Amino acid sequence: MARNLYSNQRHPLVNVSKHQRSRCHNRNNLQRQSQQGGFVARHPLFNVFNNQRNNDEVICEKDKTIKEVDGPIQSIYNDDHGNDEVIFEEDTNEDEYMFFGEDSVSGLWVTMREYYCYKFHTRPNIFNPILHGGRLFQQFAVDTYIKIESSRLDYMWHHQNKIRADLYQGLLDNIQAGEQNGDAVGKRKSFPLPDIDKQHETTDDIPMVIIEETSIEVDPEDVSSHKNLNNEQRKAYDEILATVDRQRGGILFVDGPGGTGKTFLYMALLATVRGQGKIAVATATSGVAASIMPGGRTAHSRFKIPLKIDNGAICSFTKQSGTAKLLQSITNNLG
Ligand SMILES: Nc1ncnc2c1ncn2[C@@H]1O[C@H](COP(=O)(O)OP(=O)(O)OP(=O)(O)O)[C@@H](O)[C@H]1O
Repeated sequence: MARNLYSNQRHPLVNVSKHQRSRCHNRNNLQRQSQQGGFVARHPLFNVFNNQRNNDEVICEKDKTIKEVDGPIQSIYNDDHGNDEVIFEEDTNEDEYMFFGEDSVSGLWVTMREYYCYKFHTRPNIFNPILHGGRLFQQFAVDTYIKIESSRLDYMWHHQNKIRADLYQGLLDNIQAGEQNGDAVGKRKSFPLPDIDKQHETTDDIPMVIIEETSIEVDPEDVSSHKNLNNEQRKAYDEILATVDRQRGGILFVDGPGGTGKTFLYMALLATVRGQGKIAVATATSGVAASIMPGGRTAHSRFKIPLKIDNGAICSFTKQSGTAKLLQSITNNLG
């Protein structure tokens, strides 16, 4: 019974047919029970509640009250106004009780959560002692939460089959559909791929990668930064630009301790070359380093370098690819 009382599930507490309903006149009995426990609250909407046989709570609806009792419930009760529409009967088979009225709104069950929601409600002109309990109220609220949560977990623990059945219902539906339409089972359904939009791939036969590189905005501050180069930077700057102007290619290696101005030099070079309308591809071995430079990319990304380098490894782009055309167009590659 306690299991049902605290469960968050709706339970049919008792089955009482119409003809079994009796009009209740046992006012004395209810008063006696009420005296044992005392009045808790009044509310016109409350109409159903359950109870354990030998202790604690009896809820009565039509008299608009909830009453707590200490003793066992022995028989049919009525409200303390003698209202004959309230019925409470014992179901000897289920060993549980039910209260309901003929104008019952919410049906024959309330969940534990609903019950405690009701208890915590503030109602105009009705004093609810629970809400004025201070620390006791806090303790009550915590206890209530624990009860409800325990009940929920308890339900899940004891209803695994039902829960799993719900969870896998979609799977069962599919299996059943397969049984009814067997020829579709195991067959792959192919959806057509969308047409490739080549609009952005090239513009007037100029590869997109070249358009991207030539569209990099040059920061005016970087353009003028070459004026601030120190002697060593200036030396490297002049040497590199002379190599570019000769158009004969070459490999130059700039090195120096951290913070000595290598990146500053690169920025000045990139700005100068790009400012002349030429292509300078900025690459680095790491994404972080590449992100410092305008238009910077990792070398692996830009040149399609395979991650695994072994004998015969080559960059994975063709002669006709945009990357190949970009490399042919490069004036200066900084990396
Ligand atoms: N000629 C310069 N004039 C003014 N500031 C400079 C100059 N050279 C470098 N700096 C400044 O010095 C700082 C370090 O320079 P930078 O980041 O280029 O060094 P780095 O050699 O690239 O460092 P790291 O190797 O750690 O990446 C930056 O704030 C940069 O602006």
